[in-house]
Amino acid sequence: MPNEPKDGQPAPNNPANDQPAASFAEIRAVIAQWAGPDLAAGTLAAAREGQLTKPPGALGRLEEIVQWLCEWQGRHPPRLDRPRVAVFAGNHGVAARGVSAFPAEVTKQMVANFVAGGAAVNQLCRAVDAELRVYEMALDDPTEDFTRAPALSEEECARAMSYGMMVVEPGIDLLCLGEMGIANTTSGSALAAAVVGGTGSDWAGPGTGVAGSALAKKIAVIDEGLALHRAHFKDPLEILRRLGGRELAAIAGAVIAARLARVPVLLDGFACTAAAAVLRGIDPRALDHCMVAHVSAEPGHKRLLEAIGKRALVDLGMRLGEASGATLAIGILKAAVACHTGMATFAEAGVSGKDG
Ligand SMILES: O=C(O)c1ccc[n+]([C@@H]2O[C@H](COP(=O)([O-])O)[C@@H](O)[C@H]2O)c1
Ligand SMILES: Cc1cc2nc[nH]c2cc1C
Repeated sequence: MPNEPKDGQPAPNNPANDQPAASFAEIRAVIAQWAGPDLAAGTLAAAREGQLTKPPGALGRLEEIVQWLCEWQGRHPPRLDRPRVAVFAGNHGVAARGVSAFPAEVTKQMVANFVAGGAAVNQLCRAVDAELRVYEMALDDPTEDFTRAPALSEEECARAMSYGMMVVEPGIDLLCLGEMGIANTTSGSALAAAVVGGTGSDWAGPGTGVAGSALAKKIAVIDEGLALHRAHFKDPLEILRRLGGRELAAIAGAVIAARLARVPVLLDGFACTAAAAVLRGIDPRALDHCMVAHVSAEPGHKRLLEAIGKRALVDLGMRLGEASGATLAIGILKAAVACHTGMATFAEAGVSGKDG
């Protein structure tokens, strides 16, 4: 069984190729049928919120979080007993163009670090009591360099999306998505440009730390990819396969599966959000069951959030990836649920309401 955790640690696996592939047509058909929010559960949340011992709205976005959890879990009260953190790892052919400050082998080395429990995300999972799964996706078989050819074939992309769908297992009540992939801020920038518009210079940033002539090179590489694939930008899944990567396609698949299973999603940083944003081209409401946990210091992330109408929960200047921001935000969601479920009402506490 792939993905079985050992002693609470993530287990790697080498999937990507043994997963039955849904076709793009099947993926589109699933999206066409998915459900909207459970407004009745949201109404129950709002009714209780109004009775709790606080001025109306005084818990700010904690109240919004509870409402959102109820609507997308389809239940009141909301539950956060089993949050899952999924980190997908993939390698990118475009890394060979020198667009990252780190060599491509770091992707695999970091997966080993996740498994050994030594990465930031391991500590964050422990801090918020979340389970971590790491999904290693054919790391010895990088995608094509998107300046020369589509990064993935349709079959490879659909397979990676199907693989990502597997992370949504029965019993989980929140899904935090993140990625590990050297050069994937180049892919993320290209995806964002294809989805939102603009050029390499609008979207490229330092990623792991490129600057100066290396950043100029990264911008040029993104522009080359955009020029090569532009004729296909009308089709969101074509954008994903041409400019994305396995871990990014898996994130898009996981977002779809979570919607179907009524599991709310926390998105992490720039490349993660760019991968999910592709789905808005199929359904403008595709990310309604997703919150963006944090705004990354990667400058394209802020721009992308503005373009897709999402406000991140926190801004801590992080730019790590590996689901670190999403995992951190589990603590905020737990705090929101604790207030909603644990606070006394005005009647229970004998506190006068605002009208006496
Ligand atoms: O999450 C972000 O916004 C973020 C910003 C900068 C870098 N990263 C991480 O760094 C890697 C990509 O950076 P780069 O420079 O190799 O494109 C990848 O493993 C990401 O998880 C992540
Ligand atoms: C060391 C390192 C750790 C990471 N975690 C997520 N992306 C990363 C990129 C690098 C380079």
